[in-house]
Amino acid sequence: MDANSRLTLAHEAARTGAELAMSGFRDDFTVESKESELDSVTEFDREVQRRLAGLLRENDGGATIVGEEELPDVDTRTTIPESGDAWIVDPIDGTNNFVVGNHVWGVAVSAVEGGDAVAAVNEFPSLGDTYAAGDDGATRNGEPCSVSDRTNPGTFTINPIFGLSPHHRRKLSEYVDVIAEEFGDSRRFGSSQFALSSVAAGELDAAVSGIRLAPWDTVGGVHLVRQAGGTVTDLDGEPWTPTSSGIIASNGEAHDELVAAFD
Ligand SMILES: O=P(O)(O)OC[C@H]1O[C@](O)(COP(=O)(O)O)[C@@H](O)[C@@H]1O
Ligand SMILES: [Mg+2]
Repeated sequence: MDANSRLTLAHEAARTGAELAMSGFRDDFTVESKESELDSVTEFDREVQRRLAGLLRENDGGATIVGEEELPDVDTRTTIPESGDAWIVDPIDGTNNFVVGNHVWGVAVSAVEGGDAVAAVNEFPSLGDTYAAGDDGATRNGEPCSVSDRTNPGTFTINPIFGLSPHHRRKLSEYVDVIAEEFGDSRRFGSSQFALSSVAAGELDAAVSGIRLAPWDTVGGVHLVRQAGGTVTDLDGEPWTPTSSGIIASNGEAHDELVAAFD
């Protein structure tokens, strides 16, 4: 399957998942906790992943699928294979928002070939925004988009991505302090893919994290930022990979200052 066909299929999958999840948004549905009370999964997370795994396999026979949810009846994995092609699915990124009726959640679908992302679609149906990238730049709602052109780090709005785990709160508060002291303003949305999509479209100047994030939370968004002209590295300033233990995704205009500020 060529890169264009992968992007088309990623769009179809994200749209299918978004429509399915929207059908339950702000309605009654089952919510369970995974590793902690703050780590939620709903019947829609599972149903969207099930549906998308079926759709991707129908169109890309034998596809390897990396997905967030573990389903007894669907063959998916939680790590990206070192070689070969794979699809990466976050059926709902921002599940805690979805649960309380907040609009910031979306369906993330990306494709990797030999470990490199080649297509990504992040669709946020309740916001009405779809961010996408193949190998020819990034788009928001079908129109080309790019990272912000802000150059003064003192004016940067930055999203520290840390989730809700109690183990990460000290580091999160350190990052929030650094942003307040050395940069402009901070935002947190409860969706890593939303943060990265926002960097890709210039809605945020950077998104940073001092922890290792899951592939379904990052790979598509990282591809979007890079295709939108931004820079994505680990905390040492080396190109980010899915095994990096931190991330700095920015418009590239003051990336060295960001690398120097966060560890
Ligand atoms: O930017 P924030 O508010 O820390 O939110 C980031 C967190 O949100 C998520 O992307 C939400 O993911 P899920 O809803 O798929 O569990 C986390 O994986 C991530 O750690
Ligand atoms: Mg999810």
